[in-house]
Amino acid sequence: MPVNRLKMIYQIPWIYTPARTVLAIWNQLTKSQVPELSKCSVLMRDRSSVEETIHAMQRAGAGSLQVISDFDMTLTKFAHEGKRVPTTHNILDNRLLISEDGTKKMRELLNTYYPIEIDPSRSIEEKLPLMVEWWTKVHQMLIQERIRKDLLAQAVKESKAMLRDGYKAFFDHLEEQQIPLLIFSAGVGDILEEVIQQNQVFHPNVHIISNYMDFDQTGALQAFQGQLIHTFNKREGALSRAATLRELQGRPNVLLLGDSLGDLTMADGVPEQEHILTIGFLNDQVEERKESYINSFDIVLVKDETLDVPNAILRYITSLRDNK
Ligand SMILES: Nc1ccn([C@@H]2O[C@H](COP(=O)(O)O)[C@@H](O)[C@H]2O)c(=O)n1
Repeated sequence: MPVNRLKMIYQIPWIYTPARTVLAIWNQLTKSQVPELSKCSVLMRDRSSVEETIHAMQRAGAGSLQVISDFDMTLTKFAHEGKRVPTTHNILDNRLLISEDGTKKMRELLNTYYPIEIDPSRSIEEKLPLMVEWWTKVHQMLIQERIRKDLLAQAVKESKAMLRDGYKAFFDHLEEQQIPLLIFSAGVGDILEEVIQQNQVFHPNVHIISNYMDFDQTGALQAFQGQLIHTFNKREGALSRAATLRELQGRPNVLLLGDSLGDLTMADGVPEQEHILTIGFLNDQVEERKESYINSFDIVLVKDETLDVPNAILRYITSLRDNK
């Protein structure tokens, strides 16, 4: 080949640029298109793998995607103005629904078991029976209190329940793009539904797996329905319940949101998974848990009370037209 032609070819950057540099240029692309990933609250073990997954999900389009999310402290805030936001269980701690004794018992149980739930020095195997103990004791107490179905909506109205900033864009965008959202919660399903209903985002694409109450003919709580769901047994529910949801079939790409390592199993029922991107909200005991979160989730959001990052990723994934 004449030297001049050879020179010309070498002047075309894609021909001589090493693969690593090409990848870096490619990744820069995502950086400018998803600038939220550069927020200082965002931690990633492997930025380029995250960006490759986001690109692959974008190429596959909205029609291949489903979103699976935990609820308490993931779609809801952990804290607001320095105060803890109540979980769905804690919303029931209202004199409308339970006695002073019930309140006392519920708070004692929370103070005993919540530190165990988030203790990084204990294994999940060690925590499992203790979580069953916590949920069982609270549910028994709630049944004894004969909670009334007709007062649940009022209790939610009176509570300080709060979805994360950006929740409306999150729910509305998923509905517009016809992407199913599976909310997989170890909280109380009836309360969860009421929270999203009162915030006007309970759209038809939302599916919920949670602990639902069972009321007698007089409208008083008599039991909880089905298999108990707690923080660390979501895999069982994913395999037996999520896997059978018709609306989730044929969507091999998953955006998963959670705040606990137990949430990582929520997508285990998705058949023929292709790409999965996991986002973990690290709300509490940040320094103690940072390492395990970075090693387990693809993206970790530290003390971020917004849905800005998931929203930006979703916008990017769904930005290619005619790709549903
Ligand atoms: N009595 C209880 C039991 C559990 N919690 C918290 O609720 C969370 C479970 O709900 P997800 O939507 O996150 O699955 C869990 O993390 C417990 O901390 C509670 O507050 N009271």
